[in-house]
Amino acid sequence: MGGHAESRWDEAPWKKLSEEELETQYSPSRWVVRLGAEEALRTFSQMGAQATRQARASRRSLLHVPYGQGDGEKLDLYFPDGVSEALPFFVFLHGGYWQSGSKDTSAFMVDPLTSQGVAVVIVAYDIAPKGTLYLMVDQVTRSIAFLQKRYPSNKGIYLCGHSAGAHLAAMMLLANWTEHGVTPNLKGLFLVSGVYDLEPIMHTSQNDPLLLMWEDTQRHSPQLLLQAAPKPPVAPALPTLVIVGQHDSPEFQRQSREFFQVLCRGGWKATFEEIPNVDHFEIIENLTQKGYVLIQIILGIIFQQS
Ligand SMILES: N[C@@H](CC(=O)c1ccccc1NC=O)C(=O)O
Repeated sequence: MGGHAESRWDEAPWKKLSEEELETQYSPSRWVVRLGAEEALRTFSQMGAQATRQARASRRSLLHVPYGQGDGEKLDLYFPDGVSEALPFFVFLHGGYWQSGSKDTSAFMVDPLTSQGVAVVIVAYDIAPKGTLYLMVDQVTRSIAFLQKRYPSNKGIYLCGHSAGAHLAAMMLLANWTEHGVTPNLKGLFLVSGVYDLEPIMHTSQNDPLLLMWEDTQRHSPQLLLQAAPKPPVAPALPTLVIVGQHDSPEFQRQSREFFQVLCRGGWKATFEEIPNVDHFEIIENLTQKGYVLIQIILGIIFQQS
């Protein structure tokens, strides 16, 4: 058997951490040095709300568009100037450990992307305790199938997720699109400060509303699923960028690095970027700014390939 030492369950590095240390490693706000933990979370959601208000006031948009029957199955679209639907679509999945956050506080990147001709889509999904991980993954899958059907002339769907949203985005590498009657024109994946192995989360207070059991963590961890997959289940050419902040916690950095390694070993077209001078929240907050290195990276990928 060709198991890699670092992937053996009994050698997972997080298992050597105390319960208290694990809690700290998986509390991103505690790693913010510019602000206290609570203020960091408040600032993040205030900046997201402000950017969303501004996007809705300044851009042509379609708000609360249903992509399914459920109350929570809505998305917001923000368009560049002009009437063409032959656009690249940048789809964002917010974070918040699958239990907080909303599309109404997550439209950070609308101005810098729409001003360059990219449509931005912010997807809502049913967070816990209403939603289970199984439902959230299904909702995200359906939201992308919906977009492809509604905008068949799109110039590419670029999916980006932050933190828990990066987990949901990564799960799209395993999606069965034939079940949804459409193959989306997915051209890029941006995974920002994500969690790809859910087992450590089960041992923290983040699990209180999630109620993940061991079996759930195995079933919903792209790290484990892709490690076990004999071949990339969908087109391995899909460029996947694994991105982490310099000031993300060591466990978040390890999760990103190890997921990148699994993608490489599986033959995926993956790259890894550490964004300097940003923590878990600044890495997204700065997407409101045109000159931010991550905006430049995103636009570079979108426009080099269309
Ligand atoms: N209670 C968490 C909140 C959190 O992790 C978070 C908040 C907003 C957006 C993303 C987050 N992290 C993962 O999804 C913390 O301690 O930072």
